Amino acid sequence: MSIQDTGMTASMMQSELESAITLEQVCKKRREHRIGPINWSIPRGYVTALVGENGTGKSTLIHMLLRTLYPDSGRITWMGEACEGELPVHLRQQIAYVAELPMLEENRSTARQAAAFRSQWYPNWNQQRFEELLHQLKVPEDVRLSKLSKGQQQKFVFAAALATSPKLLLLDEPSSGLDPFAWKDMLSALHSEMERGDVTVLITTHRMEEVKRLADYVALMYEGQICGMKEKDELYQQWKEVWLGPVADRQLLDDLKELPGILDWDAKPDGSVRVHTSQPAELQQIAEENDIPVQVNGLEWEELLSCWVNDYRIHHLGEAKV
Ligand SMILES: Nc1ncnc2c1ncn2[C@@H]1O[C@H](COP(=O)(O)OP(=O)(O)OP(=O)(O)O)[C@@H](O)[C@H]1O
Repeated sequence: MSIQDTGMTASMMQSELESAITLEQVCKKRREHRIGPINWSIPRGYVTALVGENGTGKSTLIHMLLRTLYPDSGRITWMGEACEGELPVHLRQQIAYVAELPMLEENRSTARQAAAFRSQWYPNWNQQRFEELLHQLKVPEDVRLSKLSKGQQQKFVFAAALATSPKLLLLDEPSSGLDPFAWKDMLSALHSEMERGDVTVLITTHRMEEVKRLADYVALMYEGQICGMKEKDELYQQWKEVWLGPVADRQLLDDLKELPGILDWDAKPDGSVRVHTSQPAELQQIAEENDIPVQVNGLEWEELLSCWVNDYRIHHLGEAKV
């Protein structure tokens, strides 16, 4: 299911979202790096992309969700259930995980043997789906996993993850190491998976094309904190680039700079200004009233994410505007 298909607005969705996983005041210290406190609900039945700089804590967070790492404090609930210690089997059987670098315990087995072993563990194992995916991704079934390339191993892990018919799919940079053809196959397999119904996907990625093609929601992590979560189309509309000028009137420029919503104000030597703002309409209107040339443009994903980080730094960390 995708939000676009539901015909609901983002604000309606936000208030009615059911949670697959909830984190309350979750903290973890890793060497000098502190993650949290994190308060966040991962919406059930949607794809949420978790994005953020290297080293900000995305993988650590996923490991806490898998319980391969325990928080120092705080509480996590999975499908409404909290647990102490390891995840209970019935929850573990509903969760599939694909890591950035596959570490296969079954290295000495072939894909076929490893699948036979895993199928005993997962009551909803779908052998037909597994074989179709292996075939589509061109992974040999009868070669030891240790003899496969890293990309082929990654494809095996991905196929095996989907074959478990998970309720919750945790993907940590799953496309690193995949060739462009396999990447497209992975996206289409994930789209089909979402059509299956009640599946929640959390994916960490640095590939904006992946966010664009897959995500319903985008969550931003910065310096160990979740800065917020936005519906993808809402994020796309949130900030715009405005080109003004050239503007000769210094007083007018100073007044414009103080308008609400402005994040970046980049004055050029020729008197023109490039602005990132969440409220382009007001800026545009005043510019037009004063006969100042003005142009409003959409932003690329990378620029939108930098705006989001800047907005967070200004409004939550109290940093000065640039
Ligand atoms: N095994 C570990 N032991 C101690 N500290 C670690 C370990 N793994 C990661 N860290 C530290 O935890 C912090 C968060 O790392 P993490 O791998 O979660 O970041 P990330 O957001 O997933 O980064 P990337 O985008 O590069 O994958 C970093 O400061 C890192 O140095």
